[in-house]
Amino acid sequence: MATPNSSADPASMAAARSSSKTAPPTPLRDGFHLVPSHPINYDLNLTNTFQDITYHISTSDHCARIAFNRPHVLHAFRPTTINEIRHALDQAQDDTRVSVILLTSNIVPERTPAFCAGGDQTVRSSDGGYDDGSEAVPRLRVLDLQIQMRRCPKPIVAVVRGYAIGGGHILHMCADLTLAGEDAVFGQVGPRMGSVDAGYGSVHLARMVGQKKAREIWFLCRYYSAQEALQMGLINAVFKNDELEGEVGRWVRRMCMLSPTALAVAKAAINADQDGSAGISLMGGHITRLFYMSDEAKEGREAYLEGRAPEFRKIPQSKL
Ligand SMILES: CC(C)(COP(=O)(O)OP(=O)(O)OC[C@H]1O[C@@H](n2cnc3c(N)ncnc32)[C@H](O)[C@@H]1OP(=O)(O)O)[C@@H](O)C(=O)NCCC(=O)NCCSC(=O)CCC(=O)c1ccccc1C(=O)O
Repeated sequence: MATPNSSADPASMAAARSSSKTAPPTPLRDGFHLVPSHPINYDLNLTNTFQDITYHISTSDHCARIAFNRPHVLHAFRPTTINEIRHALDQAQDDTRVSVILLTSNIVPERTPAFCAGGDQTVRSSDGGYDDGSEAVPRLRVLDLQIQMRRCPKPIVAVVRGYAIGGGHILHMCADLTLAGEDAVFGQVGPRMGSVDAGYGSVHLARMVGQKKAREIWFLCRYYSAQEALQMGLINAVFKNDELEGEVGRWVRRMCMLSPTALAVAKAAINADQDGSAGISLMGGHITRLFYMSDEAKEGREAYLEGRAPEFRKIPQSKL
């Protein structure tokens, strides 16, 4: 029996092994149904000086939770919001207590549920970006956040309740996985109000849902239910609203049990297909970091520091 508040879950991983040599094949051998599905307990509040987001960590479930915290505008983002998320994401990426990162929103009873209603139109500048007075020049900082999410080696999960619209919709798409409550609503609105994302918001969308559907989403600016989003491959799963947090816990705990390096490499490989030289460069960086840990690379460094020729032949063969 797994201990509550712990991601240690030998039962679900052990399900892959059986003493029987004749057991019938079944998908249940992945053990996923055995992973505990209680909500994650966040024991560290690192919100600190953040204004527009909250930032928590669960040390038992090895998970960071970054949440939009502007419910009065359905979590529409301004530059401050985006820069705070970038800062929190940096922290989570380098925090060895964290294996999985959630991007979500704080749902409050007095406001319509929303993940994020996109860029805050009250601070949209006529000078090519968004300007809330926190930066010298108006920028589209959200584009930097999208790239940061793609390059982060840890899995990022968007947990969506309510509206995920415009730039908010694109952020859930840039997450590695999206888990939604049954009240989630997805859509692009740029062409209704003089905006467009010609980057991931278009290209990545088309890869996910197909060319025709991506054009429909942008050309008609319709909204889609969580079930419709699931059918078109835009999200991974839909749960009843009151079961969502527990199921998020289950998905997080399963990822925490798996090899973090394997997950990082899988993420980099899937993204490299779309991210061109930048994607290959990230994969190359992963390889170089692993290579630096080898005796062969260490010999090169030691020889340089000792002012001698490297003796690579004493390490018999390449790792490849
Ligand atoms: C989502 C709605 C349909 C929900 O409608 P409803 O439930 O009736 O709620 P409202 O009463 O409309 O909203 C409550 C409250 O929130 C305020 N609000 C909502 N959205 C925004 C917003 N985006 N900006 C500012 N304020 C917002 C609303 O005014 C209300 O305030 P009150 O004071 O209570 O009146 C509906 O809310 C809706 O349609 N919202 C607008 C959606 C929208 O237009 N979003 C912007 C899309 S464009 C974008 O996101 C671009 C972002 C970007 O930076 C970018 C630019 C270029 C390239 C790429 C990107 C990128 O993001 O990648």
